[in-house]
Amino acid sequence: MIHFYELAQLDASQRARLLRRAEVKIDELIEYVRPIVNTIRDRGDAALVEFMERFDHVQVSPERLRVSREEIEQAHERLDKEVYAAIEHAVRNVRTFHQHQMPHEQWFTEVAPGVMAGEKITPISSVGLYVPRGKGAFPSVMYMLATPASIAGVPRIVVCTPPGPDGEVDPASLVAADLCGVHEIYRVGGAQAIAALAYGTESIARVHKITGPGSPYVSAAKRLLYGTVDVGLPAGSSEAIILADESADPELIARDLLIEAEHGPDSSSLLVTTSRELANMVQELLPHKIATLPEPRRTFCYTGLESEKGTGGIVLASNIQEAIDFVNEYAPEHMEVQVREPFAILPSLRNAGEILLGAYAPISLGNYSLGTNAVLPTGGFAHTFSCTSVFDFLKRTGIAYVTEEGYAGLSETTRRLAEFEGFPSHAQSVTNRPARTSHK
Ligand SMILES: NC(=O)c1ccc[n+]([C@@H]2O[C@H](COP(=O)([O-])OP(=O)(O)OC[C@H]3O[C@@H](n4cnc5c(N)ncnc54)[C@H](O)[C@@H]3O)[C@@H](O)[C@H]2O)c1
Ligand SMILES: N[C@H](CO)Cc1c[nH]c[nH+]1
Ligand SMILES: [Zn+2]
Repeated sequence: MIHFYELAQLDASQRARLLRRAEVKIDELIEYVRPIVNTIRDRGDAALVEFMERFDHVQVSPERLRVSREEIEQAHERLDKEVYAAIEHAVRNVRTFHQHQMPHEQWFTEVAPGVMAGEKITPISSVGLYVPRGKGAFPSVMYMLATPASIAGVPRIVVCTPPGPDGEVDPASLVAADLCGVHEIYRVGGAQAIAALAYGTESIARVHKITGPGSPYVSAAKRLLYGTVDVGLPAGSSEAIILADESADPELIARDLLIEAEHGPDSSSLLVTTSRELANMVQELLPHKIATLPEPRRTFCYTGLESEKGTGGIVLASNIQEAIDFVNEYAPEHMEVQVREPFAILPSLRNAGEILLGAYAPISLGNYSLGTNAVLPTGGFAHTFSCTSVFDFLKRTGIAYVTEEGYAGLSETTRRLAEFEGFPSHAQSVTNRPARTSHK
C-alpha cells in the first residue's frame, strides 16, 4: 500500500519524519565515515586503493587512479552514437542556460561623489567534482557540474567518480567530461574520494572546493570536512514533490512520482495534492507501475513509497494554501507543479531547488536536457542553498577607488566610528591625511 498522509491529521512526529527524509541516515554515518577520512589524510594513495578494494571490490594500482588520455579517446570512439548525440544535445542546452547566467566580470557604482565601489569576479582556482556511480552511471551529473565550472573559467577542474565492477570509468561520463573541459579524472568514489580531494594524496593534488551529489557516505564525509575545504551545496539522496490539483492527469502524476523514487531506497518522492480523487487514483496506479520496473529500481520504488522505511508517498492537503505551506517547509530538491494555473501560485513557492511548471515539464527533462541544473540542494537545504550554477565556481571581491574629494566626504565619519569602537590606528589613518600622499 502506497503511503498516504492527510496533512491536517499528521501528528508532530509523523510530520517531522517526513520533513527529515534521508538526512537521518547521514547523521548516523558520521562516526562510521570518520576513520575513512582520517586514514586517507594519514596514508594517502595506499589507503585509497585499500578502501576501493573493500567498498568497490576492484583492484586499482595508484598509477591507474588517474584516467589516461588514451582511455578518454577510446570512450569517444566506442560510445554508442545515439547516446553520444544525446549528450551533445543536452550539453548544448545546459551550456546556453549557464552562459546566460554569467555575471559581468567587474562593476563599479559611484556611491557618493568621488567614491567608486564595486565588485570583481574571479573563478575559484581548483574544484573537485564528485560524480556518483553506486547505483548507476551519471554522465548527466558530469555535464551538470563541469559545464558551469568551465564557463566560470575554473583553471583546474578535477573529477572523482567510482569505477564500475570492471575497474573502468563509465565511458559516457568520460565523453561528457571531455566535452565540458574537465582537466583531470580519477577513478575513486565514496567518502575516500572526498577526503582525497580535501587533503590531497600522492596522486591527487588537493582542491579548494568540492561539489557534486552522492550517497550518504559522500554526504557524511563532506560534513566532516567542512572547515578543511569548501564542500559546496548539500546534494544527497534524490527527492521530489509533485504539487497537483484536480486538473492533473493521474497517469502522468503516477509516472512522474517514480522519477526520483527510482534513484535509491532512500529517495523521497511525494505527491502533495488538494484532490482526494486524484490521490486515490494515483494510489491505485502506482503499485502496478512499480511492479513492471526492472530490479533494482522496483525495490527502490517499493522501499521509498510502500515499505515501513520509506519517506515517499501521497500527502493530501485540505486546501492549496495548506499544500503550499507544507511544500515551502519541506523545501524539496525538485518540484513539479501541475495545477490549473501554475504561474498564479509561482510567487508563493519560496523553497525548492527547481520548480518545473505544467504537464510538459517532467522532472526528467530537468534532470537531463532542458538546460537548468539538476544538481540541487536536498534534505531541506533549499531553504538557504541555491541550484548549482556558475556562482558555485566564482567568487566576488569588493573593489573601490576614492578620489581626494571622495576621501574628504568620508574621513570624519570613519574617524568618529573608529574612535567609538576603540581603534586608534584606524582613526589615525583618517586624521590629517596629507592632500597628496607619496611613498617617496
Ligand atoms: N542531488 C543530486 O543532484 C543527485 C544527482 C544524482 C544522484 N543523486 C543521489 O546521489 C546518490 C548516489 O549514490 P550512489 O550510491 O549511486 O553513488 P556514490 O558514488 O555516491 O556511492 C558509491 C560509493 O560509495 C562507497 N561505498 C559503498 N558501500 C560502502 C560502505 N559500506 N561503506 C563505505 N563506503 C561505501 C563506494 O566507495 C562507492 O564508490 C543517490 O542517493 C542519488 O539519489 C543526487
Ligand atoms: N535526479 C538527480 C538529482 O537528484 C539527477 C539525475 C541524473 N540522472 C538521473 N537523475
Ligand atoms: Zn533523477
